[in-house]
Amino acid sequence: MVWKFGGSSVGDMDRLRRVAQRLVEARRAGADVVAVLSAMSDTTDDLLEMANVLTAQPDARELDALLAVGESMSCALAAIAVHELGERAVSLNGRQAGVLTDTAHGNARMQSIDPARIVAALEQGLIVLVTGYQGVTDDGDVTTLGRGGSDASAIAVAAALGLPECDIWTDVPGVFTADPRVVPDARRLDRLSHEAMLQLAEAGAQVMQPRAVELAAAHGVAIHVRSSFTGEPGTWITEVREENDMFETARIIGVAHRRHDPLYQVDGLTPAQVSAALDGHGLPVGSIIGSPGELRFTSPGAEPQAVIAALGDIGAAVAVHDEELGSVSVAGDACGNRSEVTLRILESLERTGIRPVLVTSTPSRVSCHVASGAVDEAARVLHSAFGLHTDAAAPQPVGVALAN
Ligand SMILES: Nc1ncnc2c1ncn2[C@@H]1O[C@H](COP(=O)(O)OP(=O)(O)O)[C@@H](O)[C@H]1O
Ligand SMILES: N[C@@H](CC(=O)OP(=O)(O)O)C(=O)O
Repeated sequence: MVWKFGGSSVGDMDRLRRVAQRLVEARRAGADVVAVLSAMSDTTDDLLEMANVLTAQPDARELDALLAVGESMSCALAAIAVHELGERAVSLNGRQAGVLTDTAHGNARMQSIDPARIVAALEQGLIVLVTGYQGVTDDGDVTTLGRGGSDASAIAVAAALGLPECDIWTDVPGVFTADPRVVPDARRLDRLSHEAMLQLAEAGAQVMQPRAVELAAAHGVAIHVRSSFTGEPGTWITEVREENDMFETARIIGVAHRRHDPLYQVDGLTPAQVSAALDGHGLPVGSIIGSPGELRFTSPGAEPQAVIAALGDIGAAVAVHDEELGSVSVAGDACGNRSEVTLRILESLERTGIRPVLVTSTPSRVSCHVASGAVDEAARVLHSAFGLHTDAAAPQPVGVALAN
């Protein structure tokens, strides 16, 4: 089995010890245990801040060498905790675990995993602790996989070992119809498809990294998202697509938000030049609007620093739109194709005095950029506007059905 524990699950020494205990119990029950660990809670942010004390633009290679330390620390500590509990364990960093990536420091893509060393350690009966978030280039340089990248590491290790599933242990008991910390009546989903999870994740649902969901879909790995604090069964993300029995109706899965989703402004570039600059750094292109003299664009989920660096590389100065913006999205099958969904979103927000500055839609998502301070309220308003707190799978008045 491959279990991934996020930063919150290994957030302090007690939690780390509890993770070790869980691994030891699984091993004693006869399982081959591989655990992929993230850095302890705020460690990655703390390391980043340390670099930023020295410079606003740290060298990308050295920054990766620094950030990777967090995951190495968790794994070594967990191995020590397992030893103390009387079992054998070994920690493996990205290189030792055979995680080969490209050279895009800060946002590297995995090219292959050679799990030979993991397999050998399992054959010796060891509990194997693998660092999430990090890999190594052909030249032996350390890389990191982008924020939240331990999810992708875990799925990739499970796929490389030929396993059909991977457990993601986190600080909430599964995937909800919205972030349960922001929308108190959000409902936990028992099951959803990779595609549906991807829609939520791309819109900002932090519980799973989008790249990890894509990897899981590509390799047929089912994901079990569950709480490391309670251990109860959580949400299964599987290949099976939900049946949409609502003929020609949209099917709403949930609401996702980003408190910070800036609108950037750049002068004197064409859309293709902006796109090329972002692409060169592996950053997403959201919307691009305006004329070449004065373009505005979004890069959903990208760190502002990374966007500024990407455009800086081609000599362009980027400004962030004067109002601090975030985004809130409604995700679901065919929802972006249905004008009544967009209408319900805009009317509900307007009734609450929230006016989006940018509205974008894809077939599976409608997203609104609103003031950062209004994002949480907007998420609650939209969650309730689509009746997502109820259990009913009945069609809503405008022909919007709920995922269950
Ligand atoms: N739809 C959602 N369902 C569950 N959790 C969500 C959702 N959207 C956002 N979240 C947030 O994701 C958090 C878990 O992700 P993260 O903080 O990256 O965990 P970890 O430390 O385990 O990697 C939860 O605490 C929750 O606030
Ligand atoms: N530590 C890295 C990688 C990661 O995946 O963390 P977490 O699993 O806690 O989201 C980060 O903070 O981005």
